[in-house]
Formats: sequence, C-alpha cells, structure tokens
Amino acid sequence: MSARRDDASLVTGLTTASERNASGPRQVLELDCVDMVYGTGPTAVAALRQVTLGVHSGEFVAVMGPSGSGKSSLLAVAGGLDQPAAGEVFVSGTPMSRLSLAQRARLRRRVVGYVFQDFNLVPTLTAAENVALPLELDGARPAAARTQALEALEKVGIGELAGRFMDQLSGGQQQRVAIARAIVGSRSLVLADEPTGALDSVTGEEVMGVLRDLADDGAGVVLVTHEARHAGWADRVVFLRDGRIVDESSVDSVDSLLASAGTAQIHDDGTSPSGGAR
Ligand SMILES: Nc1ncnc2c1ncn2[C@@H]1O[C@H](COP(=O)(O)OP(=O)(O)OP(=O)(O)O)[C@@H](O)[C@H]1O
Repeated sequence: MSARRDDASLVTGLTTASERNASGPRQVLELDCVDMVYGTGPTAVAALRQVTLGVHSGEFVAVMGPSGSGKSSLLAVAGGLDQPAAGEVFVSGTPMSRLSLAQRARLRRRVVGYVFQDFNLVPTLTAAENVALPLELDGARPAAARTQALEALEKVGIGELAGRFMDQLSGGQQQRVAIARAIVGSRSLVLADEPTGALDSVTGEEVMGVLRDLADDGAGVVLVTHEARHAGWADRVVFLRDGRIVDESSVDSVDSLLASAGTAQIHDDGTSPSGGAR
C-alpha cells in the first residue's frame, strides 16, 4: 500500500474501499453509476446520468463535450463539492457518501486540488502565501506550510517568483501558482476546469505540460477542456453528451483526430473537428 493511498483513510478514519485496486495501479478517483441532478420536481435538471469513470495514480484524463453536457458537474461530484443523486464517488478509495460533512471537507483539503479558469488567487498575498493558504487553513504551522509551498512552486517551475504578488505575475505564472496551490501537501487528485481559458495558446500549452508532469509524478489529473489539442496531452479522453459518457478514446485516436482536423475545438453541437459525432 503506497503512502499516498493512505491519505484518505488517515483523513477520514474510514477503512478504504479500494481493495479491488490492491494489485493494480491505485485508483485515486472512481465514479460508479453516478447520477447528478440540480433542483427538484418539474424544474430538475439531470446533469450526469449513470456516469462510471476511474482515474488511477499517474493517469491524465481529459473530459470533453458540448456546452451543458455535464463536464463541470462531473468535476464537482468528483471533488465532493456536490453530491450525486445516485451512485457512489470514491476518492483515494474512500466512499464520499459515508463521510460526514466535516470529513468530506477535510478529504477535499488534503487529497483533492482544484484549478479553475480564473485562478481564484488572493491578490493581497504573495505567490508563496497563496500556495501555503490551504495548508494553514488546515492547521499547518506557517513555517511548515511555507516550506511545502516553496516546494510546490519549484515543482511547477516558478520557485523564483515566490515573493511576488499576483499583479506582478503574468497570466500563465498565476495559473502555475494556482496549480501549485492545488498540489501543495502532496494531494493526489488534481481537478482542472478549463485552466487555460484565460491564457494565450503558448502559455496554455505550458500549463498543459505542467499538468502532464504532475501525472507523470503520480497524481491523478482530470482536465475539462474544449480544446482537442489540450486533450492531446492526456492519456485518455472521455466524451460527455447530455450527462452521459458517450465515448472514451486513447490519446492515439485524439492524435489522429487532430491530424485530420483543421481546427482544435470540439464544437458545441457535439461534433468533432473531423466532423464525426462524439
Ligand atoms: N446550478 C445549476 N442549477 C441548475 N442547473 C444547472 C446548474 N449548473 C449546471 N446546470 C445544468 O446542468 C447541466 C450540466 O451543466 P455543466 O455546467 O456541468 O455543463 P458543462 O459541460 O460544464 O458546460 P460548459 O461547457 O458550458 O461549462 C446543464 O444542463 C446546465 O444547464
């Protein structure tokens, strides 16, 4: 059993439920027949329907699909921000439905890192302070939190910018700070929702390279993107439509999809750049 796998059980005090993974790569995220619904009654919206997905340690999975297909909802249930109406979500083997609110919040802080399009950084804090913040909120001593924050900033290639405030950093550098904040404290699952949306294409590719490195270092990474060329950094691509997984492709087929495409976006009508239905 790896040290990382122990994270969740230490956090929650529950016995992990991932004995099924004992001999294979450690599953950091598993969605098992997940339904997710917004609202109730006649206005209820089914955002996810019977979604089953596993992401293991060291794996980079891209999620694509038209607007409204459920991509952000999938990340929200994966990270425990929202509860499924049916099915189960396992994070590092721990079934989220069996946790109290406090346990779930703790697991989110210690195991799951989020990266958003708009960075969500605190402008009045330095890069190091932003990255250290989740650890300090979780009770870490400031000196220890700072040490880990500096390590995380080094890992994403901007250790020398630790003392800068957000308005002294480029968009790409700010996103690296946000990624460092998502991984600080050795969190094992990184959920990124359109993290390059506010960046130019060159900087966006650099951020993809950082996410790829995180996966190569052993994190499970789930990326929501509209950009097929960004999905090309992933090991596997999951396509959603109307809340259902309609296709899963290896990166080889994404590469061939790109090769035959003159554009790099999945269209909002759900067609691929090559014109095929997704
Ligand atoms: N807070 C909410 N209340 C009600 N319905 C919602 C809410 N958030 C999302 N939805 C609905 O759930 C469905 C899935 O939305 P979701 O945001 O997950 O899609 P998405 O694929 O991420 O879309 P986009 O690419 O536009 O960000 C959509 O029909 C959407 O209108």
